[in-house]
Amino acid sequence: MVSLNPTAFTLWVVKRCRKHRWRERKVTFLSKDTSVIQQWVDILHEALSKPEFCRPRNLLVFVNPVGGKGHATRIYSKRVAPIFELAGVSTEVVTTNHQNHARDTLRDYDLAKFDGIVSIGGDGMFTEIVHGLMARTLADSDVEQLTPETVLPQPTIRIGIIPAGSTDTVAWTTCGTKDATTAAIHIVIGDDTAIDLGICFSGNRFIKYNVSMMAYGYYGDCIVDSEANRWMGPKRYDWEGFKKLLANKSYEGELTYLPCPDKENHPRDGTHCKAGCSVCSAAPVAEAEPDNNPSQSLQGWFAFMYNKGWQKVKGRFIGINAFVMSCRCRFAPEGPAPCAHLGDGCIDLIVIHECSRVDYMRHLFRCMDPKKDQFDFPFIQAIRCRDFKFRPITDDLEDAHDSGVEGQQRLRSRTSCLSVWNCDGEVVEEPSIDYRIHRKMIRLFARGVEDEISETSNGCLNCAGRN
Ligand SMILES: Nc1ncnc2c1ncn2[C@@H]1O[C@H](COP(=O)(O)OP(=O)(O)OP(=O)(O)O)[C@@H](O)[C@H]1O
Repeated sequence: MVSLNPTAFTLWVVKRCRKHRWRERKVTFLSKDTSVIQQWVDILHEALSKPEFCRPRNLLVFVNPVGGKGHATRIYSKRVAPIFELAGVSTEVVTTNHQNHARDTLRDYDLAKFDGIVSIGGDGMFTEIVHGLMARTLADSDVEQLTPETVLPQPTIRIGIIPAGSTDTVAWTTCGTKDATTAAIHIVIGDDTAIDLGICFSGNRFIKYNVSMMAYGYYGDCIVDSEANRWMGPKRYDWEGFKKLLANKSYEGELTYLPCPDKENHPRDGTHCKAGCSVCSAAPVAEAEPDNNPSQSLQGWFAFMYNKGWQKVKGRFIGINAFVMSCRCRFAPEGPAPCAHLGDGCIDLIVIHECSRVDYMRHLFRCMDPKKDQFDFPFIQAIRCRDFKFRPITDDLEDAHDSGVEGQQRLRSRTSCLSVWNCDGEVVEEPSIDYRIHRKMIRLFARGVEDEISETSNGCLNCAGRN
């Protein structure tokens, strides 16, 4: 709100538009009676400063100048900074100059003065910030080593994502659009939603956090070679995807998973995670009662319950794809896992068994069409689960476990039995992993995808309710 003179003031409002976009609009109020103007200005000031809006006042902004097409700096100065200024948000801007700059900065930066962190870049940049923030939160909570048994402390600070990368799947899936102005508006109005966080271990050793997709086989092979073609920009994924489709490689392995206890919700149930999603806001579903009590101690009971329901799939796979969220992208407008939820504490595990390249291509084409069921093939298993483990089956299995990252690279180059994991667009060399999901760990300045407003709607602000 800006007071222009004693007889006028201007109010900036936000308005929902089509395709999940939001825009700011200017409304100027005039009155000959100066006391009326003053009264309005006072009342509005008071309303805007109410704590229940949870609006950020100070933000730490990381700009990745090399992400995507290299437009992040311009996107920030032209489309985001003006909105922050209008909303009275002050910022401290760090332009990253090397990989892991943001992650390392967060480890010991004074975060107490900030209400949020903003990532201007792609999914890689956002994941880097998640890694930095989690490392900081663990250090602040005196957790020295992260193991599968660690009770994870939740970071309180929210993260805002301004999409300026190649894929931007997290921004797309949490706001419904890759529009930078919309993302900036969600930040300044203080939207708040929490998403699940996956953690990937090799035995007891922590490897990486995971926020969107963890994939072995096809998507793993794509990411290994696409990094070498970064000069192609986002098109590098199309090129590698095409090459790997022609190669049609499959990998032998054993997948063990802990199914989601809620049998009502599954990857083909047709429900899409929307703003105010009832699945994500429901309390976690309790495990079934044990048939017999194996131990008198509580710890023994939990261990029994945890180990009880594991199920196994063994075979040759084109891909094993674990989706923490639906992962909307330009290839799949509803995402390759359209029914996955942001905050239900489960992942959608899509297991693609060995099949012909034509069949696999049919599956990929169906992902592009939201009206078709991309999982309706005999070679696809779609499972909603919590945790999973994967072990490759190779003659050099011992090496695959023990030889470290470099050894595994060497092993992979001499055998065609191993792929890598694609963890949010980063390569994880260890083929044997143990994966755990933690519910609603990361808070974002977002509200989830809203229902599309109709062509005739005037985008009424009252109807565009908050969560
Ligand atoms: N100045 C820099 N020079 C080199 N790399 C950087 C720099 N700043 C950040 N990075 C790294 O660049 C990587 C990719 O960035 P980002 O995710 O923004 O773009 P992208 O990979 O094109 O998009 P997406 O992840 O959505 O596909 C990140 O992992 C980040 O660590």
